[in-house]
Amino acid sequence: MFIEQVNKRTLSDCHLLIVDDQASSRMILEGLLDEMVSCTSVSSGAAALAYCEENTPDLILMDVYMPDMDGHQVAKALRENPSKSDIPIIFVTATTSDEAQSKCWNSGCVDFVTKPINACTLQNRVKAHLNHKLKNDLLENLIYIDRLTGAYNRHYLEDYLPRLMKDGKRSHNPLSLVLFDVDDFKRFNDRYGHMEGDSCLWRLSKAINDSLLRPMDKLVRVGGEEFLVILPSTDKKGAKLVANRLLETVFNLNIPHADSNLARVTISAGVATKNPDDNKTIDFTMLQADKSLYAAKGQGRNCVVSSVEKAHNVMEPEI
Ligand SMILES: Nc1nc2c(ncn2[C@@H]2O[C@H](COP(=O)(O)OP(=O)(O)OP(=O)(O)O)[C@@H](O)[C@H]2O)c(=O)[nH]1
Repeated sequence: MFIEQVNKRTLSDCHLLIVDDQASSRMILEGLLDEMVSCTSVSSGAAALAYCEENTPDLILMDVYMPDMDGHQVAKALRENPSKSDIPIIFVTATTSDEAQSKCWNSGCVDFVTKPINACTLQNRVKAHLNHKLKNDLLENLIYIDRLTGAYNRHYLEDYLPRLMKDGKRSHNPLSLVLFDVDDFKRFNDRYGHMEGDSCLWRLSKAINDSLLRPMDKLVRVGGEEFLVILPSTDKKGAKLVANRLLETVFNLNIPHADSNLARVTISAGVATKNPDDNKTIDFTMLQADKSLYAAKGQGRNCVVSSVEKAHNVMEPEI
């Protein structure tokens, strides 16, 4: 998420997901909260998970007892998903026994409210948790977002990658990396000045961020004019498609660069994929992407090279 978006958010920009199998309860909850926050209601655990695949609500207010999939199961599924595990959940429950309360806390909820609902308590609890979330988002933003480009920074990479690796192993999905670098950027700075260079990096990373289609795909500035795009659940073929799209996006920005071959700013990219069955570390995949990027530069820039592994782990570019 870009810096400005997070810094300006207030309570009314927050999004609450209400999960309850009973239409009357959904109506009551929504009626009590929709003046404070924008609400979406769904009627089952499965619908809640489907909603969270595409969206990331700021808070979930969820009934514990629902047919098919109860609130605890939904909470567990969300906790196992690295990009959804931080969504705070408030349970709504009619059972207040010690055991039921422990179960709620053990499922990782941040709070619970009891039925019958007390309107004032519900509104204040929701408000308190959303305010907490807004502050947390701001703090995360300061820690994880590169100030110049709005992309994620290295701290984010260090925290996010291990979580992704764990998830990839569990879900048996490949993970692809696209490492890219602005072509002839030293010459750009030399001709147009450092301020123009900064502005070029900002425009480029905004355009690339906008061109990433899946919420799990992340753009990270790894240093200087070098960036990494992390593509979970994406095989090599898909990653090559994305990498080519990134090149096209930057090419179409048409930022003048008189001292480059194509007279405009371009990027080169190296692609590498870690398959769930291989025993290679993510550092090895990163090294493959780096070597592929180096090969792309050698091939004249503005191109994508993806790695193939040969015997003895010798990496050679696949054209
Ligand atoms: N304006 C600006 N320039 C930066 C920033 N970070 C790195 N650079 C510059 O990016 C340039 C990178 O130069 P090189 O590593 O030689 O690479 P290049 O000129 O892009 O050449 P190739 O990568 O081989 O195409 C250096 O001049 C850095 O000073 C930044 O935040 N802002």
